[in-house]
This record gives sequence, structure tokens and C-alpha cells, in this order.
Amino acid sequence: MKPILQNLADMTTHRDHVRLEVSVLSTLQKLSSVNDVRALEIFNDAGVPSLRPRTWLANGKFVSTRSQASTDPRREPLAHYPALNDCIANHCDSAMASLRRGSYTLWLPVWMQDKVATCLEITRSRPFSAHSLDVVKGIFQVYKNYQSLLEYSERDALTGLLNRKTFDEQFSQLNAPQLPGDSGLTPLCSTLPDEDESEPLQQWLALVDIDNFKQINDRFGHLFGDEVLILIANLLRKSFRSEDQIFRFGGEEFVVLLRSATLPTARKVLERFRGAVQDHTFPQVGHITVSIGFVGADKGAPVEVLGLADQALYYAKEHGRNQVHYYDDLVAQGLLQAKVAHDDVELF
Ligand SMILES: Nc1nc2c(ncn2[C@@H]2O[C@H](COP(=O)(O)OP(=O)(O)OP(=O)(O)O)[C@@H](O)[C@H]2O)c(=O)[nH]1
Repeated sequence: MKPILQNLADMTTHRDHVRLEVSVLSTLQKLSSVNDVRALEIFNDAGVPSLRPRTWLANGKFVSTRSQASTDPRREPLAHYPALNDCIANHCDSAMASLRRGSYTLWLPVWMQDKVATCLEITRSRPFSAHSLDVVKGIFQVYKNYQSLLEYSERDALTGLLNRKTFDEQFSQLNAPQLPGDSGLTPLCSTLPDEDESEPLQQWLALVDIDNFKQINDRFGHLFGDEVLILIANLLRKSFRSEDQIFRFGGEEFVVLLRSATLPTARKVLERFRGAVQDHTFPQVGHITVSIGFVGADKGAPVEVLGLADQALYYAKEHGRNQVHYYDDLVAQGLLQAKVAHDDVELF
């Protein structure tokens, strides 16, 4: 039992979801009769509930992929696994099935409120006894508790969006080399269905700032100001895809990282969000607007990319607000200088 306790202790040293996942899988894999362990990602593939392996064992080592679920060639409809499919449909804690002779599989979905995005899969050569189930579920509980603590520390308490600390950590990893063992799967299709195939896909960083927010606080009070922030966060969540990431930067500023989008798509979705805010009626407060500046996320170090997006945002603020501006357009039109000393850029 000692190695398992040691593994449990190791599990809680990780501050990163992928490493935590590898750690729980390697703990489970050490249990007797366990042949295979995987972490599955559960997602919607164009309306079809689907799964794909996210972390798995290959030649004695764990492999993890960061590629997008919707382009992963390993993805499968959830319906291929009827026991797991029923379990998720009925919000159950676990499911079991024998998929082959002499092979017994247990699935443990990780529920976060009423949603499941991850599921652990453990396959044994013998049926799961009551004792082995107790041990597996005990380890799983420690993992889940730790996972929710980690999740909590990554979020802003008011809006539930990812916080600034998480942005700093994740954005610096964006162009960093992949984790050891990361297979970096090549996407099956490199464009989304509605995208122009001649345009390259890339990541975009958008800075979103509520216009004249101080006036809202001053006129209606901080509680209404807070309510506006929560409603804007909800509109942000509704407006972008699940693989995009949305952060509250503090105050009335938000960052959206758009994953794998063409420039026309980035313009379209940001403009659509700006319009959604303009059309929304906020209780008591009425109508408000947002200004947005965006830029390619590969334009340099995080502080530089933020600085460029901030210049485009500042331009929108100075020229009437309620606008979306792309940094490169402003430079091409001679409306912004391409090179500004970084010390001169006012960053939040
Ligand atoms: N209610 C509420 N207000 C906040 C919070 N964080 C920051 N603020 C307020 O947000 C306001 C930001 O005001 P400014 O930076 O002057 O910007 P603005 O009024 O939006 O003006 P522009 O950005 O130029 O359109 C300040 O009054 C802050 O007190 C918060 O968590 N809740």
C-alpha cells in the first residue's frame, strides 16, 4: 500500500491539470490486475456527444495531447460505449462493461456541477471486486477534490471566468514547446466548416473593455456594476466556442484567446459579441457597449501581445467606443505607429 500512498501524496504536488491527470493515472495503473488506464475527454463534435483519449499509456509512458478535440482523428461517438453513454445521460458516478473476454472496464466521469468534460477509464484483467472498487474510487475522490481546488484557484470569484494568474500561466505556455510525450496530433481538417480555407488558422488575443463603466458604478452603485460584470461574463461564454478561453483581467477588462481561427472569423466573432452587448438590455442599467482591440497571439512575448491589443483598444476608446479594431489594420492604415517602446505602453 505504501507506493499508492506515496503516489497520492505526489498527486497533490501538481499545479497543472495535465500533470495531475498523468499522476492519477499512474497511481491507478499501479493497482493489481490493471492493464490499461486512460483519461478521456468528453465533448460535443458538431452536436454529437463524443470522446477522445486525452492522456494514455504508450510503451510504458504516458502520452498527452493538447490538439483540439474536434480535429483529433481518435475521436469517437460516445454511443460506441453504451454503458458510459447511459451513465453520462443519467448523471451516474460510474459505469462498467466487459468489452472483450477477460477484460473489464470501469469508467469514472469527472462531474463539475452538472457537466462532464473528463472521464477516467480503468481496464483490468479480472472483474472489479468490491474491495478493488473501493480503492479505485478512493483514489478518484482524492483526485476530484484536488482537481476542484485547482479549478477554484484558477477562477475569478465574481464572474467564474479564468483569472489573470491563469492567463499569465497559460499564455506563456501557448507557444512553448509541448510537454514530454505530447503527441501533438496533426489535425484531420485544418479549418472549421464555416471558414475560408485560403486563410491561415491562428490564435488571436482580444482585449475587451466595458465602455464608461465608472458611470455605471457612479449612477447605479457597485452592486449593479457587479451585476453588469456577471452578465457580460455570461455573454462572453455564450459568444465564443468552448475551446476559446475567456479571462477576467480585473476591473472591467476581459481577455479572449481565440483558438485556431482565421482572421475573417476572428473579426466576425468579435464583432458579433460587440453587437450582442449593444443589443442586450441590462436590468436597471439599460444599454451598454464594449470596445475591443485584437491582434495575432504570436506577435511576441505575452507583454508585447497585450501591449499591441491594448493600443488597438485604446484607439477604439479614443474614436467613439463600441468598436472592434485589429492592430495590424490600424498600422497598415497609418493610424498607429508599428513600433512603440514597451515602456510607453500603458498596461492596465
Ligand atoms: N462594480 C465594480 N466596479 C469595478 C470593479 N473593478 C473595477 N471597477 C470599477 O471600474 C471602473 C473603471 O473605470 P475607468 O477605468 O475610468 O474606465 P471607464 O469608466 O470604463 O471608461 P472607458 O474605459 O474609458 O470607457 C472604476 O470605477 C472601478 O472602480 C468591480 O469588481 N466591480
